[in-house]
Amino acid sequence: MTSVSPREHVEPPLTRCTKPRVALRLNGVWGTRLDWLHCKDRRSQSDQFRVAQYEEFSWRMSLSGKVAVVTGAVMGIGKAMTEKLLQNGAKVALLDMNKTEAESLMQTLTKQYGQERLLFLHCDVEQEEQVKAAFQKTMDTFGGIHILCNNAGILNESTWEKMISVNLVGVIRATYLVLEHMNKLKGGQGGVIVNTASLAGIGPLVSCPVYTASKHGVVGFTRAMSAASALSGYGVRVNCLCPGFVQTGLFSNIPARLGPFSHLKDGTQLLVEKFGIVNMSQVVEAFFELVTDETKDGAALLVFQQERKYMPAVSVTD
Ligand SMILES: NC(=O)c1ccc[n+]([C@@H]2O[C@H](COP(=O)([O-])OP(=O)(O)OC[C@H]3O[C@@H](n4cnc5c(N)ncnc54)[C@H](O)[C@@H]3O)[C@@H](O)[C@H]2O)c1
Ligand SMILES: CCCCC[C@H](O)/C=C/C=C\C=C\C=C\[C@@H](O)[C@@H](O)CCCC(=O)O
Repeated sequence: MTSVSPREHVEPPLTRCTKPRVALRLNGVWGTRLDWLHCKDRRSQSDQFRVAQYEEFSWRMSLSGKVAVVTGAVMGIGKAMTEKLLQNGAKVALLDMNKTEAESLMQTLTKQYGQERLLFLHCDVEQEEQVKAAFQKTMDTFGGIHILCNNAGILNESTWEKMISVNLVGVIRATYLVLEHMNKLKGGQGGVIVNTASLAGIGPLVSCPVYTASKHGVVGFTRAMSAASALSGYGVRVNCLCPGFVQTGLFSNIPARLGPFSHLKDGTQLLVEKFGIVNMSQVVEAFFELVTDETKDGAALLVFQQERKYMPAVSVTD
């Protein structure tokens, strides 16, 4: 049977019949949930082939049975990651500091996906004990952790030590703590970690030197941690996502975030105009590729307005 590549979209025929054999609830990979009746006695041969193809593709791509943890999960990119994971069948623990936003989001998500696949945990990634407790609660609730999305991040050059603490130290902390559960050498089932870096983790964002440093640190840590995991036999892939400018709360009121470099705001605006704004759907598709493509390990996936591409690793001996 011809396999469907992730980029081909095979729409199954919406077959309705009077004698449903099996009611299938397929969570489309593309975020649309298809409830349709699947009865074999009324479909044409070509329909049967296409449905079988779609079924195979859906189940192969589905994250059903997987448990994901997302930090910074209740707004922006983290919220979009959470929804993508839920659409594809995963159970998701949402970690965030914003209880108000979390309450509203959890109401919405519970209606759509049911409460059995959702868990919100108030957690500050700067606090070791809170992260440790959140991971343990996730293990106790869902029985495992297969996907960690280190997404929580801030931008404010005036509070640069905090920015390093959240954006870089928080990623390192959560990675080391999740390995206590995910690492095959410690009885874990292996898995994948996706760190949200930025294009500023690849090239300098002149008005944000410390933000740039934090994101360069995330890219470097990702690549080194990936190699360390592979060489140690942890069974854990580690990748980073490097989006361009995305319309979220972090991307609002930019001049106020530049601290001592607010005089460079015009240059930053020119860069925004040059790079454009990346649609959230593009960010999420790139994220999903890093989660599901098991050939991706130590990867830095750059997401531009019109394309996405992998940044080749630079070796000091090249
Ligand atoms: N928006 C962009 O242009 C852009 C581009 C590239 C990368 N990024 C990165 O994407 C990630 C998400 O950013 P966003 O744009 O969605 O921002 P956002 O402000 O919309 O969302 C960030 C989320 O993280 C949470 N958070 C902040 N500090 C936290 C902490 N200490 N512990 C737990 N949760 C915390 C916030 O409450 C919020 O829900 C960040 O790492 C950011 O650096 C953003
Ligand atoms: C002030 C908003 C900050 C948003 C932070 C977020 O992480 C988004 C970052 C998006 C883009 C960063 C781009 C960095 C580009 C640099 O490499 C720059 O030096 C490239 C210059 C390219 C050029 O001018 O041709």
